[in-house]
Amino acid sequence: MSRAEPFGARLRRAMDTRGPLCVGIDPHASLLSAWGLGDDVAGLERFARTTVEALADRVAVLKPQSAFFERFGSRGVAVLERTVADARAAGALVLTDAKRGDIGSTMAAYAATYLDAGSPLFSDAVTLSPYLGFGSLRPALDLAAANGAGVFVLALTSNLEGAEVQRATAPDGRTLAQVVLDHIAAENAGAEPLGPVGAVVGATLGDTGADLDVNGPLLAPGIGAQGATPADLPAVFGAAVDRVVPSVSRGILRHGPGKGQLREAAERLRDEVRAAVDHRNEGFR
Ligand SMILES: O=C(O)c1cc(=O)[nH]c(=O)n1[C@@H]1O[C@H](COP(=O)(O)O)[C@@H](O)[C@H]1O
Repeated sequence: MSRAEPFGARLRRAMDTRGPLCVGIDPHASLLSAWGLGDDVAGLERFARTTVEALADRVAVLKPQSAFFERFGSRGVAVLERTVADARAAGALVLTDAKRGDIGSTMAAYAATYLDAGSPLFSDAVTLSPYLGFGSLRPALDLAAANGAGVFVLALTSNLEGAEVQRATAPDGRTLAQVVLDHIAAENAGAEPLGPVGAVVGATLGDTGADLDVNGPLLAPGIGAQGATPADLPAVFGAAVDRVVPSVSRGILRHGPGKGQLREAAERLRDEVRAAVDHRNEGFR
């Protein structure tokens, strides 16, 4: 059996050729309405299809937010399946945002859902919550590696409520977020150019004081609707900024339903990210 190319290598190439940007596909009811679509499965399907047709051939990563599909039940999940497959076929890496986390044996079923190459929802990567203990994620870590896929593990989330858990102190004095980041770094040790285990760190947070040197990608949501801008990235990520994939949903989607406008918004933002990241990197080269 031929082994799939590792996710870290595929993501690094996508970021280098297409630019470091992840666009979220979050079909909020308010966006469906703003696009002149019904808050129903047909509206959901049109929204997702338009976004994929506009962006999947040029943006490095697309991130469908599973919740907005699941709320329509099985027909919504069927739209998610097509969205994932169509976006991958058009050349984007697909990160399904499901934020799964459970005890190990149930985690194995979630892993099979998103990370088994034969599954209808097979994605290049999936978001996971480590707050049932990092070790509970083991089935997903192993299946991702076996299939050339990746995972993005929540470390320091963009929402203010996250701090009460993530910044709490472990018995050894580290924050819980740092414990998670250190586990991620251990998983990625020795991998080149990037390991398959990413960390999620909000672009809204300013200097986190955390060690973000995890040898993996750093997904940075929070730009746009949550108030952060590309110019904030260097202060949050420091020397790790060249591994950052900023993730933006409403900040791009509000420019639809025109595909040209969606493309222009994504390309403008990608260029802003490149400028912010390149400027900061001058001192590190
Ligand atoms: O994992 C995520 O993508 C995520 C992590 C986080 O810390 N904060 C966060 O906002 N997200 C997701 O990123 C998207 C943000 O959407 P916008 O605020 O519209 O750009 C949503 O799908 C969130 O669920």
